[in-house]
Amino acid sequence: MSAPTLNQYLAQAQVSVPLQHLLLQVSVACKSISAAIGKGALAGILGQAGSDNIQGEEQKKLDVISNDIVLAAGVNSGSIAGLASEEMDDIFPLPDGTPLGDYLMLFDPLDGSSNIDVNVSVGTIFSILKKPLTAQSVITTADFLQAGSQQVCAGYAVYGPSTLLVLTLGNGVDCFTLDREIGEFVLTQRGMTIPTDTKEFAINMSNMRFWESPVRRYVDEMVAGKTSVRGKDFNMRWVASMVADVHRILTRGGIFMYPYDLKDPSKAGKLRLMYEANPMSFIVEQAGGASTTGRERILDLQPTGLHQRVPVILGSKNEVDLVTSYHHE
Ligand SMILES: O=P(O)(O)OC[C@H]1O[C@](O)(COP(=O)(O)O)[C@@H](O)[C@@H]1O
Ligand SMILES: [Mg+2]
Ligand SMILES: [Mg+2]
Repeated sequence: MSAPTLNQYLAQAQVSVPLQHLLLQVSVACKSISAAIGKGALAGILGQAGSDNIQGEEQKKLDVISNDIVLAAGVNSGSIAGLASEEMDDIFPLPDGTPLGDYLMLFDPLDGSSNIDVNVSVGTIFSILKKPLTAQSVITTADFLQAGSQQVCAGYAVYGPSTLLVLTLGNGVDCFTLDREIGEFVLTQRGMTIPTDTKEFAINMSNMRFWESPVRRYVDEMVAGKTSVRGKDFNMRWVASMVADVHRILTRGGIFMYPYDLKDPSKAGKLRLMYEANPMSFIVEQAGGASTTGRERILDLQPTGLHQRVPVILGSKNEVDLVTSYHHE
């Protein structure tokens, strides 16, 4: 029998029909973004949008286009009670007449923005929560501020040589590949697992002088390799698209770090808890890996704001445990 399409997979999965509708709409959004990225300069979608987002980062045209596409997917699903995006200051007001569904979705419409114009892999990340029982008819920001452990689903698309959709419904991690000839995501890997040990690390080394001592010690030991207490040599990779770095780790193991640093001590980290850290941590844990801030499990954090930033250390369990133990010494 041939591998199931996403549609067939969801029909067999133990998920509610509204969640199936939402995920199918998200997959359609990812196909649209993939098509736009594939056209690139031909469609005039490269370059700056001429605006900044709430984090003070310059928006690319593709950040804005992707944001609109994912918002429309959420609204069209009929399953959504609320939407929030890395690219928008506040939660998105659903258009009048939109039926109020049971789910909240938070997303990073285009991850790895600095790679758009240089034709390197970028992606889309999403996190789905249940509307809290205490929610009123008008959804508020507070309804979104749930710990990552409450997620019912998380996923990402990576727009690389192939377009992939990686998904967890809380029961392992499965990977779908977009078959461009039939326009469908087809299941290509069930039960992705991250090896417990690794010889590969990912960190932006240009921030080294700003790191705290536990991260510096951990990376120093890996760089010293066989001549250090580690007794083995390590390799380094840094794509600067979290989706691509995390996907490599899901495929062959590794550790990814965007730790707290003293470059701007007022920022708790670079990556965003609600749009990046929580969904990726859910996926990584479901694949047998670990994810912490260096001090705490990310999925246990009680969010305090939609655009909150956190340090992120995730991937192969033994390595995440080691660097986390250095923070506790
Ligand atoms: O350019 P830096 O500092 O290495 O940061 C790279 C990181 O920033 C990000 O690009 C942030 O994501 P956005 O592109 O969504 O803002 C991550 O994907 C990546 O891991
Ligand atoms: Mg991002
Ligand atoms: Mg982004």
